Amino acid sequence: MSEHSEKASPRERDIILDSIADGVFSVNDQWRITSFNRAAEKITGVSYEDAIGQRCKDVLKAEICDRGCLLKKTMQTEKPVVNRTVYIVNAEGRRLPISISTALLRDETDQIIGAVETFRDLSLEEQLRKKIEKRYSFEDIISRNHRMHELFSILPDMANSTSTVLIEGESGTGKELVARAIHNLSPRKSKPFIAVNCGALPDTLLESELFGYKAGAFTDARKDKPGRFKLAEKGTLFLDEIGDISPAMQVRLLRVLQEKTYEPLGAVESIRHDVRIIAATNRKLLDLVKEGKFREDLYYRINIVRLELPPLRERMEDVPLLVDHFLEHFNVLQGREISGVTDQALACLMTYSYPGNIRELENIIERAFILCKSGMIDRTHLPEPVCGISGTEEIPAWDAMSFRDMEAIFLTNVLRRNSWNKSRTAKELGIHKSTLFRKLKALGICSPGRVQEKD
Ligand SMILES: Nc1ncnc2c1ncn2[C@@H]1O[C@H](COP(=O)(O)OP(=O)(O)OP(=O)(O)O)[C@@H](O)[C@H]1O
Repeated sequence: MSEHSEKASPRERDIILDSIADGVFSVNDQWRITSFNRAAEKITGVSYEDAIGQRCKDVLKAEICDRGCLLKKTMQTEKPVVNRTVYIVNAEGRRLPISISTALLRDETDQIIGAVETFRDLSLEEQLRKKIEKRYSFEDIISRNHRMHELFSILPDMANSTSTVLIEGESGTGKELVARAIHNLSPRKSKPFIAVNCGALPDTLLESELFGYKAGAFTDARKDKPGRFKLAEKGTLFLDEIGDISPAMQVRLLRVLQEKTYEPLGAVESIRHDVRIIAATNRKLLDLVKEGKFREDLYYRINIVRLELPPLRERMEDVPLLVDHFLEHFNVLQGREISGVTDQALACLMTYSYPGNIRELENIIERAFILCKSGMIDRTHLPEPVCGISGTEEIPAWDAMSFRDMEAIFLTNVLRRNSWNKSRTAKELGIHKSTLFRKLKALGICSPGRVQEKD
């Protein structure tokens, strides 16, 4: 075969390019498009004829084109960009997520003559991600944990009743979110939801905050001020940190709940209220009762329906979902295009114990948004306690972390949490003990101090 026939002709090259499912186009050193394959036409909605000779930014219309053109970066640094997620606007004006990779184009003398960009449409992945998020969410509460799903199933009934609800759970587990969900699902949803942090206020302030005052009740009281009970009339009053109120305030509240009336400061007459009460505490209220710090009668008055929110460390399967949720949230809020978290970062996030629960995870992602300028959040963008080592150290083995490794980390974490008790671990995971044993064997996980797992 002659040397000439071994090289693909320009027409053959076009056919090859058109057979690729990813969009491919090339630009010259003036950023003018020199080739544009069929998939690129399909994704952008711009025809080959309209694209050729145009500046690439006028065709892709990506936010990143003006902020930091990836092709320019490739030509300047002579380094390719791999799988960067950005948003483009197609010919119909729809915003599409795409994953971009770039490479340099050189002539026979090795001079840079342009660059080539390949891009993949991620809309389907994004739709699927949103579908999964929807499947695992209830109102604004995201979870795939079985205990949380049991809770989701009783929330509508709870919302339809008028009984007082007590929500217990560590700080940041989503108590207010659940209280809002109950309100939004209830017949009271068109009326106000009013939240009061009872732990943050001294008695006298809390009293005027809750019940309001009449003009002249004290020196500075020039006119009547409605309290939160009044503002929440026919709606829901969320009393957060109820375990922190003083004994005197406990007596007062008990009477208000029993008699369904209250008196603003300085008033002579009682006012009837129609307010649904949802109380929350991050302390175990029953323990406070046993210690004599919380009145037993008030406890039973509030504890008609009780919900307990598990801490995040007991539902680590929610971490990837919540990470995606907060990524989306901060991308929208800050007009950013952070495309995800690297495997290394996710491994760190999956092994941290979150004393501050979901709020802490939210803060960790928000902080990472400040440090991560573009692309993916990496472990170097996470605070030190999350990874347990300083951010500059490398963990080479984590670079190639597979799904199997992730599963092993996840299972080890749940086992550790349950002091390596298999029955408790299986129960927490909602799987049969024999399934857990099979998984541990397949992943080669042994209890500390044991060489071989017993079936
Ligand atoms: N399951 C969840 N899905 C999505 N976001 C959540 C979830 N749980 C909590 N959050 C978010 O975490 C943050 C803390 O939640 P929230 O204020 O409801 O917690 P809390 O238990 O009432 O905290 P505290 O005891 O400190 O008052 C909020 O921004 C909330 O939106």
